[in-house]
Amino acid sequence: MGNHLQVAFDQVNLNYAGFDELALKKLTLHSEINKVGLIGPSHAGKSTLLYLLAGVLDQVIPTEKSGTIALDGQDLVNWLASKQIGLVLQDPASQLSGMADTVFDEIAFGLYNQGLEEAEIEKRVQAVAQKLDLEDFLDQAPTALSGGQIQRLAIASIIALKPDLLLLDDPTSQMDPLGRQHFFAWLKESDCPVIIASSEIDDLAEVCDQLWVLEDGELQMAGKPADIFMKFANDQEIAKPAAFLMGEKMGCKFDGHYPVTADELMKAAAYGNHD
Ligand SMILES: Nc1ncnc2c1ncn2[C@@H]1O[C@H](COP(=O)(O)OP(=O)(O)OP(=O)(O)O)[C@@H](O)[C@H]1O
Repeated sequence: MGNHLQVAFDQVNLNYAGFDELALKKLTLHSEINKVGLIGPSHAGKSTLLYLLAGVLDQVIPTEKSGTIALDGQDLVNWLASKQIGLVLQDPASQLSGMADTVFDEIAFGLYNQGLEEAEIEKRVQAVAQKLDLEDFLDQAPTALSGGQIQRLAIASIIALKPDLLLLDDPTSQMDPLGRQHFFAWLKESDCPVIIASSEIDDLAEVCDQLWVLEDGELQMAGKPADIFMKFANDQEIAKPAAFLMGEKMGCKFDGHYPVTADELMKAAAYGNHD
């Protein structure tokens, strides 16, 4: 479902200036993506990869890199010049404009900068506020929001711009369980290509059609969630969805693998094959 994007990484190495150790090592991957979940332990290189794709690294932190990255067949730099990328940072408060008195104005900020008409701005703000449960807060000051609400505001401000690729770095870390549920339900329905780094493994398994596993700067595997979790079944560094662990304990499989979603678990328990 949704729009797809061709990504091609070839032998991408990256280190932060002044640090010898590579944060990304020989990253090579050609894939058509829609919803990608980036997983792996701390310091694996997930944020680095997102920042690299967003084209922000050298603007903020100097790095040395080699290799090539292309999106839809175009070199990343050229692609970024003509397309809109949406990056939501790990610390969402740091990306608010700081100039808006209300949540409405914060979401509208980037739209005013794009020179959109008042009516279009009103329409887009209302639409994203509704998607991310922010309608009741539109007149409030951004500073009055909780951490989870600020995360939703940062996401709303980015998606209002209708990006061609959305990059999300741990976007639900401060949300309460209900906020997180709503967010992932929205993400599942969204048709924008997305790469999301998150430790919410159950939600990623529900939403993503692909997972990329990074460990120590290296891409260990890219593939469907079920294939990934079967491959890393015994790897303690890679968290598994609850459905997978239950299926494993019960010894029941869905379509030849342990279930990775609640729906697959129900089907596996009802009429799946058993170990
Ligand atoms: N600004 C920086 N300067 C130097 N090294 C950095 C910088 N940012 C990250 N690194 C290093 O790059 C490597 C990858 O870090 P990165 O933050 O991309 O990992 P991550 O998988 O996103 O981790 P986490 O899950 O903890 O956010 C780590 O070894 C980290 O110490």
